Amino acid sequence: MNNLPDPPSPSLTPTTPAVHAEGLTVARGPRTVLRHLGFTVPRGRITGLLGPSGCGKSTLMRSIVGTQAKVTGTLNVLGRPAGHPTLRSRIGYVTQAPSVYDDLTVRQNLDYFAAILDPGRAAAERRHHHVTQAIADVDLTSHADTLAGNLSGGQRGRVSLAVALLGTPELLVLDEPTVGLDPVLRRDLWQLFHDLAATRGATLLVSSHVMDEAERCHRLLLMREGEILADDTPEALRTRTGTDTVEAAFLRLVDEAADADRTKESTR
Ligand SMILES: Nc1ncnc2c1ncn2[C@@H]1O[C@H](COP(=O)(O)OP(=O)(O)OP(=O)(O)O)[C@@H](O)[C@H]1O
Repeated sequence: MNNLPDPPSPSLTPTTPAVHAEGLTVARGPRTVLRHLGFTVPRGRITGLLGPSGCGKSTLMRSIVGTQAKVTGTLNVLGRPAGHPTLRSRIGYVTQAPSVYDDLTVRQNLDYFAAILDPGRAAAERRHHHVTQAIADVDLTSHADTLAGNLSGGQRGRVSLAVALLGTPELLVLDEPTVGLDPVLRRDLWQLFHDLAATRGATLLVSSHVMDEAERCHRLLLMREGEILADDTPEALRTRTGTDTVEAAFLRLVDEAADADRTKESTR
């Protein structure tokens, strides 16, 4: 072991993708749940990760943020291998289950995580500013002094999102952030995602199984049974499949993949 500082991220230019995967395979227990995935997530854009329940979206997100075991193949994130210690402060991750302390208020939750990210008395004013901004970003200013335990499920999810926004991460990995939200809040959150990409240059990887959300993404990764069916823009997907919506495009691709599977089976 040496004590040399980490070299800067190798060749991290604006064109380096935020995520690059090749031959990515992940086993959970005895099962292979992701098989030989190859894809890129461009920087400064919103990439939607879509597919039916159980297809492997959360497993892929866990692999990218470095919390998944039994990952093989190539998986580079912001120019480093996934899970590299220097990536911790550069990635914000929101899981499906909100991780907030019920016995603290919204502001106290944020203060707690801000103190871990940016400790010390000298940083108190900066922390206060970042906490106030993050609460406003997720539209919870009027609930800043409410105990998290007294919030709705959707509001608690937004507290988790505010925590993830605190360190102004370069990459935000959001696992189904709009589940349980009413249409107005869903629209507002998608507006926030677009603002984060446009004004802060953040990269967002957002999973959903609601196909109308796909239309709001710059790019899409469509998944089915541990494989990537398509890696394209919504428009290109609609054009390629001759359909009017991403949902119809997805169904067309699923049918084509099922036909290909049947042909493979019958020629065995
Ligand atoms: N702890 C585990 N041990 C073994 N298999 C698991 C485990 N967690 C998930 N799986 C399996 O891995 C596969 C992918 O699960 P994953 O949670 O990544 O899917 P998902 O697309 O995120 O689903 P959802 O949209 O319902 O959250 C599923 O078939 C699931 O049964």
